[in-house]
Amino acid sequence: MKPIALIGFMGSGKTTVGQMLAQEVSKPCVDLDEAIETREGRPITDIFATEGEDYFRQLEYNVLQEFAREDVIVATGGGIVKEEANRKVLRHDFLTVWLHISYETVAKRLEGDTTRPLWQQPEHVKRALYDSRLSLYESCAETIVEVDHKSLPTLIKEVKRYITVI
Ligand SMILES: Nc1ncnc2c1ncn2[C@@H]1O[C@H](COP(=O)(O)OP(=O)(O)OP(=O)(O)O)[C@@H](O)[C@H]1O
Ligand SMILES: O=C(O)C1=C[C@@H](O)[C@@H](O)[C@H](O)C1
Ligand SMILES: [Mg+2]
Repeated sequence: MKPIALIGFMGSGKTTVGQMLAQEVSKPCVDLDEAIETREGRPITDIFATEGEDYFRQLEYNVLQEFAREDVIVATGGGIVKEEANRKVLRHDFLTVWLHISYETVAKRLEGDTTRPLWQQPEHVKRALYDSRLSLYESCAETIVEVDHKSLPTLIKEVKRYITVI
């Protein structure tokens, strides 16, 4: 079976759902943001501030590729779909589940967040980023799970149902 990749906008719950799902199905969960931070020995905010987003995207591509043939659940970063190279790997090597969230729910969840560099921008820029990402997630998604107003156990059940029928 291909590895599972959870994709979706910042705050959609990829890390949270990925960890709980992995426990339920007894597979390791790999969080790409965490893997990058561990390797670089510094937080993503520092990587963006010092080397910039392009450098971060290269690191992200490297770790995505590394887990493309492992039996794992991968929680991707929200911007993984920005690069065509990543989209190709996702489509070809992973079973992808898009955690689809509304902008309003993201805004509630990430109020006061300081750890996501692209969330530290004016409201209209964040909305434009959200809008521009939708078609990119869609272009990689094998299935969509709506996350608004759903508890974690409900979401886990939905994702699990999908991956066990594959
Ligand atoms: N179903 C849910 N209901 C309520 N809160 C949730 C739910 N899922 C996640 N959260 C909360 O939303 C916040 C963001 O979740 P998480 O870090 O898992 O998102 P993410 O998709 O991994 O974001 P990123 O793309 O930035 O890595 C966390 O505070 C988490 O506890
Ligand atoms: O949406 C994005 O571009 C990002 C989301 C986070 O998961 C991190 O990967 C980083 O903050 C960039
Ligand atoms: Mg995450």
